[in-house]
Amino acid sequence: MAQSVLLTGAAGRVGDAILGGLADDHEWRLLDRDPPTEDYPDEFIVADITDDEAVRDAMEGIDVVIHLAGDPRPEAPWKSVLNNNIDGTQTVFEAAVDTGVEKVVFASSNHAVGSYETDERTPDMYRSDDDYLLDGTELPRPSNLYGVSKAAGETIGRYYHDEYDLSVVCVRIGNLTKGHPPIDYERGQAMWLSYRDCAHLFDRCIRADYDYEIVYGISDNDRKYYSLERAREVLDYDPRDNSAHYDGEDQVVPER
Ligand SMILES: NC(=O)C1=CN([C@@H]2O[C@H](COP(=O)(O)OP(=O)(O)OC[C@H]3O[C@@H](n4cnc5c(N)ncnc54)[C@H](O)[C@@H]3O)[C@@H](O)[C@H]2O)C=CC1
Ligand SMILES: O=C1O[C@H](COP(=O)(O)O)[C@@H](O)[C@H](O)[C@H]1O
Repeated sequence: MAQSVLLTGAAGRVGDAILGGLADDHEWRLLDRDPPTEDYPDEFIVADITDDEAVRDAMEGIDVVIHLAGDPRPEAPWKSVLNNNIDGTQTVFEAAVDTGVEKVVFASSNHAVGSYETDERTPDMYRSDDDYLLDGTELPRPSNLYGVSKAAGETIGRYYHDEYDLSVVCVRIGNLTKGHPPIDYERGQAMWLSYRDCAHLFDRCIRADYDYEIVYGISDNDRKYYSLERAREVLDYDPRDNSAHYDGEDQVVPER
């Protein structure tokens, strides 16, 4: 069944992947602080996610919020992640509870757990013959202040789930690139998320039933060091892409 979905950060890369795959599948309301530079068929609200009144208004009649808006730079300074990623995320969760939203899907990041990639484990853990696997039950170990802000967002979600019974899924997104996996970048190939799998994963987050979950958002890469088990089990995520099927920009193994 189609749901009414508010997509924050809609004008960005992840928003592009989601709308590219799911434009006709749900009733979308889009929000971004930057005015649209292209034509969107859906309602587009220009607002900052730290503006609580604007965010609450944007959630009227909404079933599900996909919260992408924020500073995505691993090197982002504290001031920016504090404002956009932590304060903004708390504003989004608070408004969701106030307006009766059922589910919030939070765009977390691989950088919330980046410090598991120690000198001793790398680069072996990026390779398919290594069995090191994070499964989402481990504590955050951020590798930068951006990762700290994503770990904070996951905890904010936990609070709003436990205290207000909001359904929350935090997706620790890997490395989204269009068309093919990153080239000459083992870490990026291990955590590649294709556009097609990204759209499918967020569709499952919209449709599935859950309480509070942390899942990894990557394609079914041979190299992976993030488990897909929880995403498969709880969300019925069934990724179709695999970075090992690419030789540079070319797909050398046909898709299934
Ligand atoms: N692209 C990737 O591979 C990954 C992305 N993520 C997360 O996914 C989310 C989306 O990332 P991308 O699409 O790559 O970034 P992006 O920079 O392409 O898009 C982010 C969008 O959010 C908007 N935005 C930023 N701050 C805002 C604010 N205060 N109020 C309203 N809108 C605001 C920007 O205008 C932009 O359109 C981010 O939260 C990022 O941390 C996490 C892991 C990997
Ligand atoms: O969280 C994010 O992670 C991806 C991958 O990280 P990288 O350090 O391997 O590039 C990054 O591209 C994206 O901008 C960021 O939001």
